[in-house]
Amino acid sequence: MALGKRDFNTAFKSENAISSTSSKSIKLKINNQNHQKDNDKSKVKVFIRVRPFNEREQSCGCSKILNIVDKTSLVFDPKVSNEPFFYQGTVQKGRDMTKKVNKDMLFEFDQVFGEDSTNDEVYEATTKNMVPSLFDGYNCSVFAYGATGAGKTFTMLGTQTKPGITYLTIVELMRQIEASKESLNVSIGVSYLEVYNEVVKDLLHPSSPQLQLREEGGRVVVSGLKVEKIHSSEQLFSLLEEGNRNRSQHPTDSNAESSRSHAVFQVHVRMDNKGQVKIAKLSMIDLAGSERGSATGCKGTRFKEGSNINKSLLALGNCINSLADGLKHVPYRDSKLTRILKDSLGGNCLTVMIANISPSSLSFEDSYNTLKYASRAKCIKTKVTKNVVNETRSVAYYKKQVEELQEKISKLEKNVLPDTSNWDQRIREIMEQKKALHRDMLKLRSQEKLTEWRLEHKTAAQSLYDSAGDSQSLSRLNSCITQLKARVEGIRSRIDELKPRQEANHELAKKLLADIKNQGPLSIWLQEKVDFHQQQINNEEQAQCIDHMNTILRLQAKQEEKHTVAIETVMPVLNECFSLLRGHGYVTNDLDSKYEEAMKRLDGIKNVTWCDDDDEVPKNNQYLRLSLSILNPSSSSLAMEEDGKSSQSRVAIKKPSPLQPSLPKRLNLRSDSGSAAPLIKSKTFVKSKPPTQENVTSGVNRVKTPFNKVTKIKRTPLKTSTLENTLLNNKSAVRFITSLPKNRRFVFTNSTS
Ligand SMILES: Nc1ncnc2c1ncn2[C@@H]1O[C@H](COP(=O)(O)OP(=O)(O)OP(=O)(O)O)[C@@H](O)[C@H]1O
Repeated sequence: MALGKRDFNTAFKSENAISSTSSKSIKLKINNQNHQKDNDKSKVKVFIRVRPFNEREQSCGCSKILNIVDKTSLVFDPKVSNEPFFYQGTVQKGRDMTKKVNKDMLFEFDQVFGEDSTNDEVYEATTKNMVPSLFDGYNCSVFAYGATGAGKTFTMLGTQTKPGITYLTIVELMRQIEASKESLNVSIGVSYLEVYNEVVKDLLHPSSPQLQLREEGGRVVVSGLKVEKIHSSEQLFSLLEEGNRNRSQHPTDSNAESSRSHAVFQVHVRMDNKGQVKIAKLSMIDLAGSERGSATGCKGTRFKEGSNINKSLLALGNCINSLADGLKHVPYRDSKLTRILKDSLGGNCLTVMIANISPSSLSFEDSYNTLKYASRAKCIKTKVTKNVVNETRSVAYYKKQVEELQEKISKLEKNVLPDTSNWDQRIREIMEQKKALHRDMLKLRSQEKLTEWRLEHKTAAQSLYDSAGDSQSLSRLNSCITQLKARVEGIRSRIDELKPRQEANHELAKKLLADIKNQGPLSIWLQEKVDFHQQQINNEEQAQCIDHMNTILRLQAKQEEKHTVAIETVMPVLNECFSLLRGHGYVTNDLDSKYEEAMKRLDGIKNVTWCDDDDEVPKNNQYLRLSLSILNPSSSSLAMEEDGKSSQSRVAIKKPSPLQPSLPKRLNLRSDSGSAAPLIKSKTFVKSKPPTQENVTSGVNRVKTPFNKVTKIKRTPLKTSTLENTLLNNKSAVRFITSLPKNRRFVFTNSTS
């Protein structure tokens, strides 16, 4: 689609153009020599460059359509004076006054460069000042606009002998980087793209697929555009040249080397000054030239190119108008070019526009449009801020730091405290199994002992019934004994079944402890976990043992009571019978001596028999047998050794874990029958009553034999020392004490070994 004059007139309003010769003419003095930063707003700086007449224009004898008044202003289409007008020594033809009235419009810009200006001069006035701004962290843009053949590429790129402002700016940039390399760590990268027929291409990677634009936080990002890191100015120039070679260029009637695309060359600069980072971008844009199809004589592909160029430039004009009017909505999305230039025009950027025009009447419309367009652009204000990233304050910086530190911590944790969840599970499984098996075993052992105890009593009663000749009771007793024996067998077989399972668990626990030992610093931690479970097992065992002993003592007390009642009932009857027999003279000498002996025995029962008076400890001491703790010593954390000869018993208390109460490391319980410590006899004949928990745990009360009276003995000489208290307060030790032979006196000694 070719655009005509009307289209451009719509795009660029002419309010800013003022008649130069009218007495009413006013010169707009816009002081924007430098980027005016008022409230962070910066006006777009606009420069006009007039190129010399080219051969074609000269040969056709075209007239000059503008006069440069001074450094900043020009008059477009000035009134023709009657005096002949000379150009390069030749009298120029005057305009046909009958056809058109001269516009005679004064335009004012930041600077106007005449036909004789050089690229150096343009650079000095336009982009040279951008370099320090870049170093301050401001984004900068320079773009060249103009009709085809107006001199845009000449201004931006120049020739071998007359390098353009892009080269000159880069040279200055590299020079300043070199100068500040002591204090600044600068890294630069470049990208180069073109928009050709609304397709965005990476000029440094021409084989890569077309690039897509996307919005990111209000900014337009060219997705997939590669930024090449630059280490030298040579590398930078070679990339620029390479990109230029890849640019779409085709000859038109107006320009033998016409650029048919909009080219955007960007230099990305990152400056690091001891943690304070500035990031800035210099964009150098060589736009394709607007053209009139009729003027350029384009057809086919060239015509399509021209249409797209005009379309995008029209969109650019609309954006500039909206921006100049301060409108909220700016139609950036109308073309890819305007989307790419969004940042340069209305974003955070110091922008310079160089409008190139031809002085020839042949390009009258184009030059007029360009001037109007440039004039509107002067009103645009961009919002500029320094792209300073204070890394000590940046949220993103801290976020990254936190992420990195978290990663480090998790790595360190893995080294110092590796994931112990597997260990936890293994320890728990083994120790819980141990606990359950131990609990079952103690239960069975308790049942076994109690049943054995009952069996013992029933067997003892057998001879009594036998001698009494009570065959009926004897047969009932025998069947009860048979049942009890069967029950004991049943319990024992269950114990036998449990044993292999306990052994298997024991092996697992052994392996676990061995594995834990090899875990270096972790082993202490894991061992504590095992100890914690072991402590639970010990506690449970102690509770079970106390329950068991209470049951035994209750049963014994019941038994004793029965016997006491029996003796108390029989004694008066026996005395009476014997008196009657003696009265009737039936008592023989033998019977009399037997009766005397029986009476003596009964008297003996009334007296207390001292434990210490017994020389020998009964081998099958009932308490020792019935105690659960010594029946299954290996299952407990308390290991007990017995030394029969020296009558020394030792309880070694396992080294306490941090979770266990503090106890003396080892306590020796020594049977000391020969010591002078006297015991006070209690002559009171007390009625038996069930022992209390206190009685049991204090180890004071002693039940002697099943046929004796319950006799209370106070062990007063054994004053409770601190050590003793410690021992007595410990349930494990109490359990041990209650299981000791009843006829030995024990002295507690502390051993550090
Ligand atoms: N200021 C100048 N001094 C001398 N020669 C110039 C000047 N400006 C442009 N020319 C010459 O005019 C011709 C066209 O210029 P140029 O290619 O830069 O135009 P353009 O605006 O880039 O055109 P297009 O949009 O078609 O690419 C070139 O031969 C160039 O050398």
